[in-house]
Amino acid sequence: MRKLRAKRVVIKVGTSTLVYPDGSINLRAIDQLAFVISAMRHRGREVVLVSSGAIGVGLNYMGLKQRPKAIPEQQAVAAIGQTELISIYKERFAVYEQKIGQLLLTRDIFVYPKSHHNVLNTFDALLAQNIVPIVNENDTVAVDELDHETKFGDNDQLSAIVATNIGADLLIMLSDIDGFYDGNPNGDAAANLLPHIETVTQHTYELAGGSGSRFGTGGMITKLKAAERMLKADGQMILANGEDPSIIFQILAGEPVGTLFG
Ligand SMILES: Nc1ncnc2c1ncn2[C@@H]1O[C@H](COP(=O)(O)OP(=O)(O)O)[C@@H](O)[C@H]1O
Ligand SMILES: N[C@@H](CCC(=O)OP(=O)(O)O)C(=O)O
Repeated sequence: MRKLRAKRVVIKVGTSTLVYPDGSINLRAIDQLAFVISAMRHRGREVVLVSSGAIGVGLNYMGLKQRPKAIPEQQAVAAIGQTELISIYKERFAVYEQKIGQLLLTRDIFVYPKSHHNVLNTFDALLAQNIVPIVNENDTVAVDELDHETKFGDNDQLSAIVATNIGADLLIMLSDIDGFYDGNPNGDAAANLLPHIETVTQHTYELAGGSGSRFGTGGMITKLKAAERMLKADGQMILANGEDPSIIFQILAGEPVGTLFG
């Protein structure tokens, strides 16, 4: 059994968990997430959800099969999809009588002392009122200028930035894969799951590949960067399969599922 500290927990859920490969929305996963998080709140844990899916849900809403190439069009899809995504969350959480709040952040928000202060105050006030903050990157302003043809948003790192700044003990990163493997399982059938990684090294990065899904952006490299950030702040991260989000109950019970970093 694993020993975890998990009083304040950040859960990051990727597009691959929320949207089926054919582009339709996985309402079952969203409902399960709402159930698990509401149950965690009732047991006295403080939970923040970092959810991707604005673009994936927006594509579905607009009947588009592919992500548009131009950045402004992607931003428009994200703006449309985010309203739909948060409406679905609001509806599903309401079933469990759990209120939510929406925070759209950029990764640099904690660099500016005044913004940093305001954002932390908002988290504290929401958590003190038993409200679940749901965070996504503010896709309208978040384009990475240095590499903006290919890179758009990175909730893996945003989730770790949020977790370390609000002093979370644990980051649970849900994706479409059972954990971190010693090779990209999407192409390498012989790759093995690594249950425990104590430190992220150059060698770990060499085992990581890009995204496996059509709508996801980060792949494993951004997840490793997130893990590194958690470890530096003395936190822990678990990467696990979000296909059935009730896996979070197993994680919190210390069962050896997914990959533990830390
Ligand atoms: N070493 C590795 N271990 C596990 N998955 C890997 C590895 N390298 C690359 N991947 C790929 O990363 C994918 C998960 O990243 P991504 O598609 O961005 O998911 P999400 O939408 O959940 O953020 C996996 O489906 C897998 O194809
Ligand atoms: N902010 C973007 C997602 C960016 C992102 O990190 O996506 P993912 O790799 O699925 O976690 C969106 O909501 O579509």
